[in-house]
Amino acid sequence: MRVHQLTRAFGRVQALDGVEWTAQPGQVTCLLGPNGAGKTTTVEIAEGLQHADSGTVEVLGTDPWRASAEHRARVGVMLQDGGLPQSVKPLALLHHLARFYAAPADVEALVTELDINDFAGTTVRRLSGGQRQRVALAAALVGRPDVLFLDEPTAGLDPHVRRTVWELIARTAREGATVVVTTHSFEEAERLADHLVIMARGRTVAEGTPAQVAGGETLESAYFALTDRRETP
Ligand SMILES: Nc1ncnc2c1ncn2[C@@H]1O[C@H](COP(=O)(O)OP(=O)(O)OP(=O)(O)O)[C@@H](O)[C@H]1O
Repeated sequence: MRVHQLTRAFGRVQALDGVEWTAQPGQVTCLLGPNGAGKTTTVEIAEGLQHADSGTVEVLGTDPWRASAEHRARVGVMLQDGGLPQSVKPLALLHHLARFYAAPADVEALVTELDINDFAGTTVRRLSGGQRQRVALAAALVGRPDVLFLDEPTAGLDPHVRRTVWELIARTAREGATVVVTTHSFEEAERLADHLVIMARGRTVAEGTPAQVAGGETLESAYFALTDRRETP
């Protein structure tokens, strides 16, 4: 996927001001940046959920805003708030979603790997935040997507589950998917990213391998140097 010179304004707020980055198949691309940097707006444009004022976005060779159902079936999305229906049970939901795809993932294997079994029959409304997140991740993976967008996939997860989720994300990329992970965690970016993009104030301020972006510093100090609000006019 590639975004090129994207702009998007909401009234007087210039959310995107010429954003430019790429994400390759077989790699995890991590997107870091302060609150309000424009990460969610960029990703929602790439998902086809909103459109840019100007610039181009290409996902699997297609403009996602005009994409067909076939294109959308190749894209997996995990939203920050889960976006799950509240009154269904996880196992039934995942089996239901699997029926929309010609070659879905093995639901039982996903449920076991993400340790969903203990609450597979509890309605979503009654699940803890972390349990809901695991179901949302399974729902994003069930169609075996070629492109996978994950918004803070491990925020609030306990360390065991977080490790499992990292392994699952890395494996999904190794199997050939283009994986884009939005995060505020340096640890997550360092563990996961093959490719790293830092956004600030609606622009891309760094892009490359984690080592290139860090430039001999820690990722944390490079991030603060690149995004420091005190340098903003
Ligand atoms: N629908 C909207 N209406 C008005 N302003 C919006 C809308 N969506 C986003 N914005 C504004 O655009 C800017 C970028 O927001 P965005 O959600 O893309 O940031 P973000 O980098 O994802 O932040 P966070 O880390 O907090 O999730 C912010 O100033 C936000 O207030």
